[in-house]
Amino acid sequence: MTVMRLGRVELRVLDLEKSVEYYTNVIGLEETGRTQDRVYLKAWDEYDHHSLILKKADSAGLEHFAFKVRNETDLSYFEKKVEQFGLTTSRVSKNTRLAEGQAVRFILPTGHQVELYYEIGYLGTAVGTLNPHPWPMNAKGIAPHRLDHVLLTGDDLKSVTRFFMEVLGFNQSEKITTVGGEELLGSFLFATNKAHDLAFVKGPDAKLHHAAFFVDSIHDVFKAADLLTMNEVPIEVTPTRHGISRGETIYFFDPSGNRNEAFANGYITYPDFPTITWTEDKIGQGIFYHRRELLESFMKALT
Ligand SMILES: O=C/C=C/C=C(\O)C(=O)O
Ligand SMILES: [Fe+2]
Repeated sequence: MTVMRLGRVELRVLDLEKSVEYYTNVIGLEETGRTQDRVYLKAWDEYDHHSLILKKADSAGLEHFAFKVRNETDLSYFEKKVEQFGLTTSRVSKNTRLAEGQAVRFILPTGHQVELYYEIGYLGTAVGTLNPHPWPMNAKGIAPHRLDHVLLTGDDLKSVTRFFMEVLGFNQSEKITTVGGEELLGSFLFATNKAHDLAFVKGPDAKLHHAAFFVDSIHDVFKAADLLTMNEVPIEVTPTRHGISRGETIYFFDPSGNRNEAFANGYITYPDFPTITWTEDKIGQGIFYHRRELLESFMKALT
């Protein structure tokens, strides 16, 4: 048994209005609701009420992220398994946040807050489910299809990998190790048939490296770069390819300094996908396939 998908990410932002303006006009998400300190958004190809929550805060970063499961039976099943692994769970009650049902909440060995849920409001999409057009005519900005993955940093990558594989049914598509293989430096995990739904690299606990949104092609990644320049958004890495996942990518920053990625393609996986290994000496190529070396900011800028 496995979770269905990464359903939502809640980011802490410094200036709510500036952030909404960026996530709606530049990224091209749709605002679907707001309360005093939170704004809820979704990508055009997502059916549920929201996949991104912006929360006003004094520091940037990841407030929580959550996986959607099928129903209450699965939620209770995973709740028990999380407890058996040794993590403490609590239930978040319905409507704690807008349009959300009950959730099971716990803290990962890397210090990140995670929730599992199955109930959330349904909005559908502008193209609908009856004889739909391929994309909405009012699409704005980068206009990703959906939230794709988050990459987090933490110290105990072995335990957090074991947790996702043993408890939530994930598989590992790729890992980064020291040359001799004795230490785990990166772990890429999937619950769907994507290259990854979640990944960790070695670093300080409880930090966000980036949140990624899915676009179709390298052309969309290139167009994202144009849009970012038109909007004077800081770009960290211009369009290139990942060795890891084979995806096409661009990295940039939201107004609070949270790193975003527009990610295209990447291979697909099945439950029998063998884990690909990148050794530390080839990590430059693994992450930036053309440049073949890491950027200092890429390892240091975390929120
Ligand atoms: O150390 C960072 C590795 C990043 C890889 C990706 O962001 C990816 O494959 O989406
Ligand atoms: Fe990524």
